[in-house]
Amino acid sequence: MAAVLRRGVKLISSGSSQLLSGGCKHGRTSTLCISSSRPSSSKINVELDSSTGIAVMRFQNPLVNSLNLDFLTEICISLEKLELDKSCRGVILTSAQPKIFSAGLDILEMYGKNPEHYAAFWKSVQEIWLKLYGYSKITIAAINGSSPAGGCLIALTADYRIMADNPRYTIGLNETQLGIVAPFWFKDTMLNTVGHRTAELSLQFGLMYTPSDALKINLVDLVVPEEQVLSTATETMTKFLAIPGHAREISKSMMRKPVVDRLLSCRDADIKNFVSFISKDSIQKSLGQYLSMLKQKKS
Ligand SMILES: CCCCCCCCCCC/C=C/C(=O)SCCNC(=O)CCNC(=O)[C@H](O)C(C)(C)COP(=O)(O)OP(=O)(O)OC[C@H]1O[C@@H](n2cnc3c(N)ncnc32)[C@H](O)[C@@H]1OP(=O)(O)O
Repeated sequence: MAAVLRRGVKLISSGSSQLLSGGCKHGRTSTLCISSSRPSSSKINVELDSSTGIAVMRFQNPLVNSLNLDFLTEICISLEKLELDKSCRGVILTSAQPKIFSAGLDILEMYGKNPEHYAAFWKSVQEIWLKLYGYSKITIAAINGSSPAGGCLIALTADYRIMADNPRYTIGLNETQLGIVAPFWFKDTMLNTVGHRTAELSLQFGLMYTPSDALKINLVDLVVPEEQVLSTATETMTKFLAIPGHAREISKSMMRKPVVDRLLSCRDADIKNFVSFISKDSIQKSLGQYLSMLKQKKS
């Protein structure tokens, strides 16, 4: 559904969208997506400025934008709609939740569930990564809060990352801190951004970086005052848009295709691997302890 907000700006909400089969279209699979008209349940908000072609996608899944199956599906559907929309030239990813870009994968989707659930969840994680890492249009992450693990992965898929200059916000692939392991395609995305040695240390220690430290290792490209994150993202997008589109798109694909193809060649095996790993008693125990730690932190 679309409603006109102000001149040239469309508010697009995917509402309680439903996926009829598989996941979003990419590479060899395709999906038919439909939307119902219940915007109140929407976990994302998309504003497309038709005069500039820039869409701003805001994550709004309370409390902390944790990436559960429904949320991932909704993001994927909206990205697909924008990719097909000729009036859209680039997408800025940001958060509507205070202080958090995304808390990463929803741990509750990986804890105490059955193998079928784990498989469906992991498939949706693969879908969002394949969609974003292989996205033909320009993406910029406007990181206005903390961004651990899967949240960092979403940011890493963007063509450019701008982070708010607030030392309370951290970003990184902290999986080992939870007793779990970032899979090879998380690792490859990190490695392609920060280089081998930094990725190796970062992954083993599960390091989380402040904005200034993230800038030092090129995990983010720019750190700006919090109130300037979105305007800087828009300015940066304009610079990207000045480059001939087909040349930029081919260059992006050239850099990323080998990594995308690697997952595409073994999706089912990767799902099986995840289900077997996450179902282990020792891993479930680690996740349970981590969840308790998150709860205790409050009291
Ligand atoms: C051989 C190789 C095989 C490989 C196979 C694959 C293996 C598995 C790979 C899995 C990859 C996983 C990726 C992930 O993304 S895991 C998730 C990592 N995320 C985190 O560690 C973030 C944890 N959260 C926090 O640090 C903080 O909550 C945060 C900084 C995000 C916000 O802090 P704040 O103080 O503002 O808020 P609270 O901590 O009070 O949190 C509010 C409530 O939200 C709950 N919460 C937080 N994060 C999550 C989450 N990721 N999932 C689910 N729930 C989350 C938190 O518990 C609070 O809940 P309650 O209000 O109910 O207490």
